[in-house]
This record gives sequence, C-alpha cells and structure tokens, in this order.
Amino acid sequence: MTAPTLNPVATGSSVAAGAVRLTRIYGAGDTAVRALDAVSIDFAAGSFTAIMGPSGSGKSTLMHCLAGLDTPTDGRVFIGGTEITGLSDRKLTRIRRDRIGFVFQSFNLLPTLTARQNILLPLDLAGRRPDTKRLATLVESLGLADRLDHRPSELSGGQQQRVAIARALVTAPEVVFADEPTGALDSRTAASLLGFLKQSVADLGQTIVMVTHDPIAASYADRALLLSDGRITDVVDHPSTDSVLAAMTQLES
Ligand SMILES: Nc1ncnc2c1ncn2[C@@H]1O[C@H](COP(=O)(O)OP(=O)(O)OP(=O)(O)O)[C@@H](O)[C@H]1O
Repeated sequence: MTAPTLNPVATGSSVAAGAVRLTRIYGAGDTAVRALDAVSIDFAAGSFTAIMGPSGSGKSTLMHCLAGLDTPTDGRVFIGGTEITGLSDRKLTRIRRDRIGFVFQSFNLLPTLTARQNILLPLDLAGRRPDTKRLATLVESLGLADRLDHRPSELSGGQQQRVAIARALVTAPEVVFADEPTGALDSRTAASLLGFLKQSVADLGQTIVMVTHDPIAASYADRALLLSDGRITDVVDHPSTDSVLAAMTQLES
C-alpha cells in the first residue's frame, strides 16, 4: 500500500514518512490525555522538517509514533510505502534498524566502542557491509577522520554528536528522526551540526524530522510544524528565526 500524499513540501515528490489521523491517548477515563489528536502530515523525501510547540504539545509523542517507538491509539503511520501501524514488534524492530536513523539529545553512543565501531553498529546488527564511499563522505564532511579510534569519553560533546549523526546516516535511512539534537551543545557547535544536517538533505537527499524548542535550529529546516494540544496548528515554510518566533508567540497568545 502506498502512503497518501498530504501537505507535501514539494508537489510530485515522494513521501518518506507520513501519518493519517494519528491519535494517541494516554490513560483512560477522567485522567485520559489526548497527546495527539487526528494528526495528518507527510514528510517529503529529501526534506528537513522541524517540529515545534510548547512543552506537552505532543512533539515527542508524534516523533515516537512516526518512528514506531510508540503505538498509536488510532490512525496510520507510513515509512516510505510501508504502513507500520499494526506490525509485530519484530517487524517494527527491523524497520527501525534498516530504514530509520535516530539522533538523540544525549548522543546515546556505546561507551565501550570506538567512534568507528559506533558508526558501523547499525550495519553490523543488520549484517550489512558499509557503503565505503558513503562512509568516507560522512566521516570526511563531519571532520571525524582523526577521531575514529577514540572512545566516546575521549571526544567532546560536539564530536560525540557527529559520531551519532554519522551512525544515523550510514545506513542511508529513509528518514532520520532527531530529538533535540543540539540541545546539549553550545551555539557554535550546534550551528555547525545543523549546517551539516541541512547539507545532508541537499547533497544526499536525506529526509530529516527534528524536534526542537530552538527557533534558530528550526531556521535550518525547510518547514516548521507548530503543535499545540496534540494538533498541528501552523506550518511555516522556509522558516527564519523571526518567522518561527512570531508563529510561536501567536500560538501562546
Ligand atoms: N507515557 C505517558 N503517559 C501519560 N501521559 C503521557 C505520556 N507521555 C506523554 N504524556 C502526555 O502527553 C502530552 C504530550 O507529551 P509529549 O511528551 O509528546 O509533549 P512534548 O511536546 O514533547 O513536550 P516537551 O517539550 O516537554 O518534551 C503531555 O500532556 C504529556 O504529559
């Protein structure tokens, strides 16, 4: 089954991930929380989307449901042409491993492995050989060539996040989900990593979906979605720091 096309960034482009009337309710009865309320959205292949909104608006829930890390109460999720809603845990694990990349605020590298081993881990787990050209390009453009034999404790925060980004991109995933990827970094380091993510969209056709609280980070994306009470209430195309700030201010007023 192919994913329906809703709100694509560019008409005619294929869809890397999407949700149709995605609803997630936590709890039941009087204490039930509608964290996502019938959200329909597409992420075009080769696009960079920022998900923004106040605390508790549903950003993490949306990302977790899209990535197959949480089970929606209702609605459908697609990765590429594959509907992942209703798949067994085993199939979901495979899809996450083979077709999705993850970048977390806290890097989540394995401390006992070198940078090179961390980067290659998803391929090792899948029994796949690295695409040596892609690996070399990533290592080179992330400036990691002379850090590959170091363990995470021997790397700065920015270098650790570069390793995590290389690990997320090395499998050429259909979509990379990044959860506050620069939240733990100083602004200069953050700017250089966001620049790299933007470049990977332009050069490698990578698709990136990034949750962020930071309007500056969102300005690197092609589009910012604003969530409020589990719904997408605004979409800012080609966001600038100012246009995102204005949209957020309007949301909170
Ligand atoms: N496991 C859970 N059990 C119960 N309620 C939950 C659970 N996870 C999230 N929620 C609730 O769902 C709503 C959306 O939470 P979510 O974490 O998606 O928001 P968020 O926009 O990512 O917030 P933040 O910016 O603070 O990380 C909140 O009201 C939250 O309290």
